Amino acid sequence: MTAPFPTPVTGDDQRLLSPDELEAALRDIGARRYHNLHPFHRLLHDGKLSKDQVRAWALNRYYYQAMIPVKDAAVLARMHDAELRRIWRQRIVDHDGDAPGDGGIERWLKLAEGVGFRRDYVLSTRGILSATKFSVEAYVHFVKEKSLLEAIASSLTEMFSPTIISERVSGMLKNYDFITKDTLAYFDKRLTQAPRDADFALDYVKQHATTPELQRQAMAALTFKCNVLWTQLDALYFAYVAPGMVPPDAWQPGEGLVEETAAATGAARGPFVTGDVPRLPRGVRLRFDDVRGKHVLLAPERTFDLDDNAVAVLKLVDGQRSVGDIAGELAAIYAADRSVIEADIGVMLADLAQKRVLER
Ligand SMILES: O=C(O)c1cc(C(=O)O)c2c(n1)C(=O)C(=O)c1cc(C(=O)O)[nH]c1-2
Repeated sequence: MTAPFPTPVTGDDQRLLSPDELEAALRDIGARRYHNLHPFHRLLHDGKLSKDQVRAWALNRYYYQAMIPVKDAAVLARMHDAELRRIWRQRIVDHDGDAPGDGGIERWLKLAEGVGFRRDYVLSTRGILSATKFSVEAYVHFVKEKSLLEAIASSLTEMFSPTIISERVSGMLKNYDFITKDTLAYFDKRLTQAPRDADFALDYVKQHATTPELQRQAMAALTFKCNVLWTQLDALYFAYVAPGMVPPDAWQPGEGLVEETAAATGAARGPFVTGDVPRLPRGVRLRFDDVRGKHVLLAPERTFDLDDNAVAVLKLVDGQRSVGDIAGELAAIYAADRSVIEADIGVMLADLAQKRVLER
């Protein structure tokens, strides 16, 4: 049977590298191909993404987290040496925990909940991009089908993760007001787990890749794994940044979120009343669209058409004026009954809040 992951062939002239040369060659692969270089990560860490784009990242990455122990169980199943299994099984414990409510998967769920998702929605994996699933599953198949050396070498991306994790945590805490230290608690433990795991895997690969061919296989495995990580970010970028083509069955902003989101933005509280102060949420703007020749509300990945009444009201929404103030100004402009206007705009603003383009 043809292996689904044939190892690329090179010339026979490749010489045997010393263990340190091999390590340098592996590090060089990371320096050129690790996912810290991907534009999506740059946007994420620099605070350039909307809350919904950060949500898309958290949701999709859950699939990777959930499958890592499945991958490690597949690696474990190939190990004939009890000593090796004793070390490797710690990875499964790290992700699954020793008891319910413990472990890395649980901490990732907390991260997803921290950005607004319902736990059951995340657990269902509905809405996760197919490309994410394909990529993660390719990793699981790879470790099942290739040699143990290649399976272990493919985990070596973790050599490079502590740097990106530190950069991510500090960048996200600094740049997003909806991210807290608690939300990112997942990464605390990784800062010690990843170097421990990577050191072990690197020693193993340096000891066991004893021919030019085995060394080439180890490098190809690491390259493959860099591509597993890279393609997940390609998929996120394509669907949620540019061109912003969300596949029909994938997560759409607003889906799978806890009710509090609606409550926090005031959407669940019915019509806006006199003392409510409406404001546009971060990332939402009133803009004149030259092509359509009218005003629209621009939200991340969405544009809302507005009728003339909505435009007149939204021009007065500045986070300072109350509904009563706005009704008063419009009543003066249009010489109309203030209480009638106030009731109308209370309903209209509540409708926009329901669509998450307005808050109180
Ligand atoms: O945050 C990151 O950028 C990042 C990268 C990687 C990686 O390089 O594969 C892992 C993780 N995180 C991680 O949290 C994790 O549990 C993990 C397991 C593995 C693996 O290949 O077995 N990689 C990674």
